[in-house]
Amino acid sequence: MQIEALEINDVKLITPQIFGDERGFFLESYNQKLFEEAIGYKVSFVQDNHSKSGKGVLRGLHYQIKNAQGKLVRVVKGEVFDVAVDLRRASPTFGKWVGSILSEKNKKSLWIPEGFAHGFVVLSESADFVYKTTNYYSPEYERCITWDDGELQINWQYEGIPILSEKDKNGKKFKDSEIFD
Ligand SMILES: Cc1cn([C@H]2C[C@H](O)[C@@H](COP(=O)(O)OP(=O)(O)O[C@H]3O[C@H](C)C(=O)[C@H](O)[C@H]3O)O2)c(=O)[nH]c1=O
Repeated sequence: MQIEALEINDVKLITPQIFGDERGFFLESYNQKLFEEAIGYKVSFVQDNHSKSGKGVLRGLHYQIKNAQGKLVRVVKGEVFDVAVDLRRASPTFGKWVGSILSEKNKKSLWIPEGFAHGFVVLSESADFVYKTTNYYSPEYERCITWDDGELQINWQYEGIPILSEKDKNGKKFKDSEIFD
């Protein structure tokens, strides 16, 4: 397992060791000891999620302002462009975004710590997106930043207008959004 920091240091891209043979492949999608050694602190995941989306669906940018969630995300079918936005006021990368292609093919995972907004857009015909969270779903604390915020200027690597939920069509501008002090 290889764990590397992206341009926002606390966001980590994880490349698993893949054991292929005539049957197919095996990989460890999560190893607590190796993961905690790489990020330098203990985490406990309390919820596993799975969403399936068609091409052009964009889910996000979401975060929970209380009961903030760290997320360990990966794609088991298809391909997405996954984005994390630093909402930590004290961070040197506050207001910056980082993204990575996650796919059935590259088998990579992305660690998005608490304090970030998260979203992804589906680049393949469909994508199965599975992830672990460090806190429970708390809809009362869920916040949404609009995917096309003029200040964040996220390049989603996707041409055209994405397919959004009603909630995501009404996301707040970054400058009007609650952040993490
Ligand atoms: C997130 C979540 C949702 N739900 C229910 C609530 C709704 O009835 C339904 C769909 O929820 P939503 O439209 O918020 O799902 P996404 O748009 O995929 O939301 C997620 O999208 C981005 C990418 C994230 O990082 C978050 O994990 C999460 O906000 O599932 C639950 O029961 N538990 C949950 O943990």
